[in-house]
Amino acid sequence: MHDPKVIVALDFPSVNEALELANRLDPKLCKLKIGKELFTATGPSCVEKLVSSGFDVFLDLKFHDIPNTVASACKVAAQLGVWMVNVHALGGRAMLTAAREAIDNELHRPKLIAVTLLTSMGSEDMHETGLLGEPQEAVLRLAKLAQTSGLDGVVCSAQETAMLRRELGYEFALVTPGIRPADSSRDDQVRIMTPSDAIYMGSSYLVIGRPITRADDPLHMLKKINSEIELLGEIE
Ligand SMILES: O=C(O)c1cc(=O)[nH]c(=O)n1[C@@H]1O[C@H](COP(=O)(O)O)[C@@H](O)[C@H]1O
Repeated sequence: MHDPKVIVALDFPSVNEALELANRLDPKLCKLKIGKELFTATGPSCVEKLVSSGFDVFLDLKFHDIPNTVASACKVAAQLGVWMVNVHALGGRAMLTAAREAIDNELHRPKLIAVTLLTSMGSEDMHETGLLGEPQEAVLRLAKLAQTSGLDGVVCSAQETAMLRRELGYEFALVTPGIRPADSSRDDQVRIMTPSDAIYMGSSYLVIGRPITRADDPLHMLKKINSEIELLGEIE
Protein backbone atom coordinates (compact mmCIF):
# COMPACT_ATOMS: atom_id res chain seq x y z
CA MET A 1 0.00 0.00 0.00
CA HIS A 2 1.66 3.22 -1.20
CA ASP A 3 0.25 5.69 1.36
CA PRO A 4 -1.75 3.90 4.09
CA LYS A 5 -4.84 5.85 5.07
CA VAL A 6 -5.28 4.37 8.54
CA ILE A 7 -3.41 5.95 11.46
CA VAL A 8 -3.59 3.62 14.46
CA ALA A 9 -3.80 5.58 17.74
CA LEU A 10 -1.42 3.96 20.22
CA ASP A 11 -3.20 5.18 23.35
CA PHE A 12 -1.18 3.18 25.88
CA PRO A 13 0.50 4.09 29.18
CA SER A 14 3.74 2.18 28.54
CA VAL A 15 6.30 1.65 25.82
CA ASN A 16 5.98 -2.15 26.13
CA GLU A 17 2.27 -2.15 25.36
CA ALA A 18 2.78 0.28 22.47
CA LEU A 19 5.63 -1.73 20.95
CA GLU A 20 3.81 -5.01 21.43
CA LEU A 21 0.86 -3.68 19.44
CA ALA A 22 3.09 -2.06 16.80
CA ASN A 23 4.90 -5.40 16.34
CA ARG A 24 1.58 -7.00 15.44
CA LEU A 25 0.97 -4.38 12.71
CA ASP A 26 2.80 -3.60 9.47
CA PRO A 27 4.27 -0.21 8.37
CA LYS A 28 3.13 -0.96 4.81
CA LEU A 29 -0.49 -1.14 5.98
CA CYS A 30 -0.85 1.70 8.50
CA LYS A 31 0.73 4.69 10.18
CA LEU A 32 0.88 5.18 13.96
CA LYS A 33 -0.15 8.02 16.25
CA ILE A 34 1.59 8.82 19.52
CA GLY A 35 -0.52 11.04 21.73
CA LYS A 36 -0.15 12.77 25.08
CA GLU A 37 -0.54 9.66 27.25
CA LEU A 38 2.18 7.58 25.59
CA PHE A 39 4.52 10.53 25.07
CA THR A 40 4.19 11.72 28.66
CA ALA A 41 4.88 8.21 29.92
CA THR A 42 7.73 7.31 27.57
CA GLY A 43 9.18 10.48 26.01
CA PRO A 44 10.96 10.68 22.69
CA SER A 45 12.57 7.23 22.93
CA CYS A 46 9.27 5.57 22.02
CA VAL A 47 8.92 7.91 19.01
CA GLU A 48 12.44 7.02 17.87
CA LYS A 49 11.82 3.28 18.28
CA LEU A 50 8.65 3.38 16.18
CA VAL A 51 10.20 5.63 13.53
CA SER A 52 13.17 3.28 13.24
CA SER A 53 10.82 0.28 12.85
CA GLY A 54 9.71 1.88 9.59
CA PHE A 55 6.38 3.39 10.64
CA ASP A 56 5.21 6.86 9.63
CA VAL A 57 4.57 8.43 13.04
CA PHE A 58 2.05 11.19 13.74
CA LEU A 59 3.15 12.99 16.92
CA ASP A 60 -0.17 14.23 18.28
CA LEU A 61 0.79 16.67 21.06
CA LYS A 62 -1.51 19.50 19.91
CA PHE A 63 0.92 22.31 20.71
CA HIS A 64 -0.76 25.55 21.85
CA ASP A 65 1.45 28.27 23.37
CA ILE A 66 3.19 31.50 22.37
CA PRO A 67 4.67 31.41 18.85
CA ASN A 68 8.31 31.03 19.91
CA THR A 69 7.58 28.06 22.21
CA VAL A 70 5.44 26.24 19.65
CA ALA A 71 7.96 26.89 16.86
CA SER A 72 10.77 25.39 18.97
CA ALA A 73 8.64 22.35 19.89
CA CYS A 74 7.78 21.73 16.20
CA LYS A 75 11.46 21.99 15.25
CA VAL A 76 12.41 19.35 17.83
CA ALA A 77 9.55 17.12 16.64
CA ALA A 78 10.86 17.40 13.06
CA GLN A 79 14.28 16.30 14.28
CA LEU A 80 12.72 13.14 15.77
CA GLY A 81 11.86 12.12 12.22
CA VAL A 82 8.08 12.10 12.61
CA TRP A 83 5.82 12.11 9.56
CA MET A 84 3.26 14.53 10.99
CA VAL A 85 2.92 16.92 13.92
CA ASN A 86 0.00 19.08 15.06
CA VAL A 87 -0.82 22.35 16.80
CA HIS A 88 -4.08 24.01 17.88
CA ALA A 89 -5.49 26.43 15.27
CA LEU A 90 -6.82 28.45 18.23
CA GLY A 91 -3.22 29.54 18.87
CA GLY A 92 -3.75 32.07 16.06
CA ARG A 93 -2.01 33.11 12.85
CA ALA A 94 1.31 34.23 14.38
CA MET A 95 1.68 30.88 16.16
CA LEU A 96 0.71 28.85 13.08
CA THR A 97 3.11 30.78 10.85
CA ALA A 98 5.95 30.47 13.36
CA ALA A 99 5.36 26.71 13.58
CA ARG A 100 5.48 26.37 9.79
CA GLU A 101 8.58 28.51 9.39
CA ALA A 102 10.36 26.54 12.12
CA ILE A 103 10.07 23.29 10.19
CA ASP A 104 10.41 24.68 6.66
CA ASN A 105 14.20 24.70 6.92
CA GLU A 106 14.51 21.29 8.55
CA LEU A 107 16.15 18.51 6.55
CA HIS A 108 13.18 16.31 7.28
CA ARG A 109 9.99 18.39 7.13
CA PRO A 110 6.98 16.70 8.72
CA LYS A 111 3.46 17.53 7.63
CA LEU A 112 2.06 20.22 9.91
CA ILE A 113 -1.65 20.17 10.66
CA ALA A 114 -3.94 22.07 13.04
CA VAL A 115 -6.70 20.86 15.33
CA THR A 116 -9.88 22.84 14.58
CA LEU A 117 -12.60 22.07 17.12
CA LEU A 118 -12.21 18.91 19.21
CA THR A 119 -14.82 16.30 18.35
CA SER A 120 -15.75 16.32 22.04
CA MET A 121 -16.95 19.95 21.88
CA GLY A 122 -20.48 21.03 21.03
CA SER A 123 -22.25 24.41 20.73
CA GLU A 124 -22.58 24.84 24.49
CA ASP A 125 -18.87 24.29 25.12
CA MET A 126 -18.07 26.73 22.34
CA HIS A 127 -20.23 29.49 23.70
CA GLU A 128 -18.98 28.94 27.24
CA THR A 129 -15.42 29.39 26.02
CA GLY A 130 -16.32 32.45 23.93
CA LEU A 131 -16.20 30.90 20.46
CA LEU A 132 -18.68 32.38 18.01
CA GLY A 133 -21.22 30.54 15.84
CA GLU A 134 -22.03 26.87 15.47
CA PRO A 135 -19.40 24.08 15.40
CA GLN A 136 -19.38 23.84 11.57
CA GLU A 137 -18.73 27.58 11.27
CA ALA A 138 -15.91 27.47 13.82
CA VAL A 139 -14.34 24.47 12.09
CA LEU A 140 -14.44 26.23 8.72
CA ARG A 141 -13.08 29.48 10.16
CA LEU A 142 -10.19 27.67 11.90
CA ALA A 143 -9.46 25.45 8.90
CA LYS A 144 -9.28 28.53 6.62
CA LEU A 145 -6.91 30.16 9.12
CA ALA A 146 -4.71 27.05 9.05
CA GLN A 147 -4.73 26.92 5.25
CA THR A 148 -3.91 30.60 4.76
CA SER A 149 -1.11 30.26 7.33
CA GLY A 150 0.50 27.65 5.07
CA LEU A 151 -0.31 24.49 7.04
CA ASP A 152 -0.79 21.15 5.30
CA GLY A 153 -4.16 20.26 6.75
CA VAL A 154 -6.42 19.97 9.78
CA VAL A 155 -7.86 17.46 12.24
CA CYS A 156 -11.67 17.53 12.05
CA SER A 157 -14.65 15.26 12.47
CA ALA A 158 -15.52 13.15 9.41
CA GLN A 159 -18.91 14.86 9.45
CA GLU A 160 -17.21 18.10 8.43
CA THR A 161 -15.05 16.74 5.62
CA ALA A 162 -17.49 17.20 2.73
CA MET A 163 -17.96 20.88 3.64
CA LEU A 164 -14.19 21.42 4.07
CA ARG A 165 -13.39 19.68 0.78
CA ARG A 166 -15.78 21.99 -1.07
CA GLU A 167 -14.34 25.08 0.60
CA LEU A 168 -10.64 24.24 0.78
CA GLY A 169 -9.96 22.05 -2.26
CA TYR A 170 -8.35 18.64 -2.68
CA GLU A 171 -4.73 19.31 -1.70
CA PHE A 172 -5.48 20.10 1.96
CA ALA A 173 -5.17 17.08 4.31
CA LEU A 174 -8.26 16.24 6.39
CA VAL A 175 -7.38 13.90 9.25
CA THR A 176 -10.43 12.43 10.97
CA PRO A 177 -10.82 10.59 14.30
CA GLY A 178 -14.16 9.19 15.54
CA ILE A 179 -14.07 6.33 13.01
CA ARG A 180 -15.97 3.13 13.75
CA PRO A 181 -16.40 0.07 11.49
CA ALA A 182 -20.11 -0.82 11.22
CA ASP A 183 -19.95 -3.67 13.76
CA SER A 184 -17.68 -1.91 16.33
CA SER A 185 -18.59 -0.38 19.68
CA ARG A 186 -18.93 3.43 19.72
CA ASP A 187 -17.03 3.62 23.05
CA ASP A 188 -17.07 7.28 24.16
CA GLN A 189 -17.16 8.68 20.60
CA VAL A 190 -20.36 10.50 19.72
CA ARG A 191 -20.04 11.75 16.15
CA ILE A 192 -18.83 8.62 14.40
CA MET A 193 -18.55 7.47 10.80
CA THR A 194 -17.50 4.20 9.14
CA PRO A 195 -14.09 4.06 7.41
CA SER A 196 -15.53 3.86 3.89
CA ASP A 197 -18.05 6.66 4.47
CA ALA A 198 -15.30 8.90 5.87
CA ILE A 199 -13.06 8.30 2.84
CA TYR A 200 -16.04 8.82 0.53
CA MET A 201 -16.78 12.17 2.21
CA GLY A 202 -13.20 13.34 1.62
CA SER A 203 -11.05 12.27 4.61
CA SER A 204 -7.37 11.97 3.73
CA TYR A 205 -6.43 9.86 6.76
CA LEU A 206 -8.47 8.03 9.40
CA VAL A 207 -7.36 8.01 13.05
CA ILE A 208 -8.54 4.71 14.55
CA GLY A 209 -7.72 3.54 18.07
CA ARG A 210 -9.72 1.01 20.06
CA PRO A 211 -11.46 -0.81 17.17
CA ILE A 212 -7.95 -1.96 16.14
CA THR A 213 -5.92 -1.86 19.37
CA ARG A 214 -8.55 -3.81 21.34
CA ALA A 215 -9.36 -6.30 18.59
CA ASP A 216 -8.41 -9.96 19.25
CA ASP A 217 -6.43 -9.81 16.02
CA PRO A 218 -5.42 -6.17 15.33
CA LEU A 219 -3.75 -6.99 11.99
CA HIS A 220 -6.85 -8.80 10.75
CA MET A 221 -9.04 -5.82 11.75
CA LEU A 222 -6.65 -3.39 10.01
CA LYS A 223 -6.68 -5.48 6.83
CA LYS A 224 -10.49 -5.64 6.93
CA ILE A 225 -10.67 -1.83 7.19
CA ASN A 226 -8.10 -1.39 4.42
CA SER A 227 -10.05 -3.68 2.08
CA GLU A 228 -13.26 -1.74 2.82
CA ILE A 229 -11.47 1.48 1.79
CA GLU A 230 -9.79 -0.08 -1.26
CA LEU A 231 -13.09 -1.50 -2.45
CA LEU A 232 -14.47 2.02 -2.43
CA GLY A 233 -11.56 3.16 -4.63
CA GLU A 234 -12.44 0.45 -7.17
CA ILE A 235 -16.11 1.52 -7.27
CA GLU A 236 -15.34 5.22 -7.86
O1 LIG B 1 -6.39 14.72 17.67
C1 LIG B 1 -6.95 13.61 17.72
O2 LIG B 1 -6.40 12.61 17.24
C2 LIG B 1 -8.34 13.56 18.21
C3 LIG B 1 -9.08 14.73 18.04
C4 LIG B 1 -10.46 14.71 18.31
O3 LIG B 1 -11.14 15.73 18.13
N1 LIG B 1 -11.04 13.53 18.73
C5 LIG B 1 -10.31 12.36 18.93
O4 LIG B 1 -10.89 11.31 19.27
N2 LIG B 1 -8.94 12.40 18.72
C6 LIG B 1 -8.06 11.21 19.00
O5 LIG B 1 -8.40 10.13 18.13
C7 LIG B 1 -8.20 8.88 18.80
C8 LIG B 1 -9.50 8.13 18.73
O6 LIG B 1 -9.38 6.88 19.36
P1 LIG B 1 -10.56 5.80 19.33
O7 LIG B 1 -11.82 6.48 19.81
O8 LIG B 1 -10.08 4.71 20.26
O9 LIG B 1 -10.68 5.34 17.89
C9 LIG B 1 -7.74 9.20 20.23
O10 LIG B 1 -6.31 9.10 20.25
C10 LIG B 1 -8.16 10.65 20.42
O11 LIG B 1 -7.28 11.35 21.28
